[in-house]
Amino acid sequence: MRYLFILNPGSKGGKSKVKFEEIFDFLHNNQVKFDYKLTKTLEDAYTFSIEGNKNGYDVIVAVGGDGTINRVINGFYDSMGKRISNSKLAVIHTGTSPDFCKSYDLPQEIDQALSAVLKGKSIKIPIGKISYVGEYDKRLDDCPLGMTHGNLQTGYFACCANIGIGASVARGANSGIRDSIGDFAGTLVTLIKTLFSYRPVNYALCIDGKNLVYKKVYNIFVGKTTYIASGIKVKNKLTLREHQFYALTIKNIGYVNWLSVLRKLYRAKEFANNNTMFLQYARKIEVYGSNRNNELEFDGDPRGFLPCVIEPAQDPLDVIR
Ligand SMILES: Nc1ncnc2c1ncn2[C@@H]1O[C@H](COP(=O)(O)OP(=O)(O)OP(=O)(O)O)[C@@H](O)[C@H]1O
Repeated sequence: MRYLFILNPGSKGGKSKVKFEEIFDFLHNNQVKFDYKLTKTLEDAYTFSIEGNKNGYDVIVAVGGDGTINRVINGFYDSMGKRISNSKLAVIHTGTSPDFCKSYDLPQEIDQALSAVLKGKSIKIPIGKISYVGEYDKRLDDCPLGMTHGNLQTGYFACCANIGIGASVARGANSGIRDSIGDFAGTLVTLIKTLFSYRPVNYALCIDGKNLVYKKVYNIFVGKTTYIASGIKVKNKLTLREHQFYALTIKNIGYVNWLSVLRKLYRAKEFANNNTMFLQYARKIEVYGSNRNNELEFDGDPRGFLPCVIEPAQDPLDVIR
């Protein structure tokens, strides 16, 4: 077996480095031959993953947080949603909030995760494909994504994409506050601060071919799994093998019902659809361009702009569990 470890020494605010010794010791003690690459930026994780896939590694191991894991996943796919190799993904979480591991029930302890790598048993997980633009383009306001747009980008996500407040919250939460006051508190404080200054917008969407307008929207979670980020959860009925998404729209919230919405999200409580929280399921979700609140985020980092199209990638990912 050929293993490539892609390690991000900057995850968990730079504290993940100390875990690397433990990983290397385990591998040496078990006489495992492996190659490794240390990232300097998150984009390195993507580039190293593409190289690893092309160079025929059997297992590519992402070592870092959810941002690192996401970039490594992206390196498994071409722009059409097809896998570029037969490599398997493994994960050793050394980041801040292990939402990917919780979502797919992967071991979070380093020795257990490494034992799973050596056993090599994998599951297939369907991955979300998101097409979007890299920079805001005024000409696309109120328009769907033209697949020939000059700045068209394609990305992949395993947990959730967010349209609305998500990008601002992720940027704030990733700016260091989680390292100083903790993951849960840092994200919650950022979320509440962002909510105070956020002005909701109307989004035009096309969901499985049906055109809709959702008014006064704060966020649309388009997800596959329950765990979104740092304690935020979306209770849904999808199994991990489904090629569908849930779309949870949070809209029309005022000071009175913020608390109830936040409580439902943090406690993963089931709810009946109402004027503020609307959950539906779909295979293809398009959100049109908007002149405000047009940034989007997926798997925990701000990544681009509306309009976007979200659909399943053609090939599932093999993940070691
Ligand atoms: N050498 C480096 N290589 C890659 N990213 C780095 C490096 N140094 C600092 N970073 C920063 O690390 C962060 C990404 O870390 P990652 O998402 O993997 O972990 P995390 O944020 O601690 O955990 P989680 O996403 O699970 O909450 C990015 O903000 C990135 O800019």
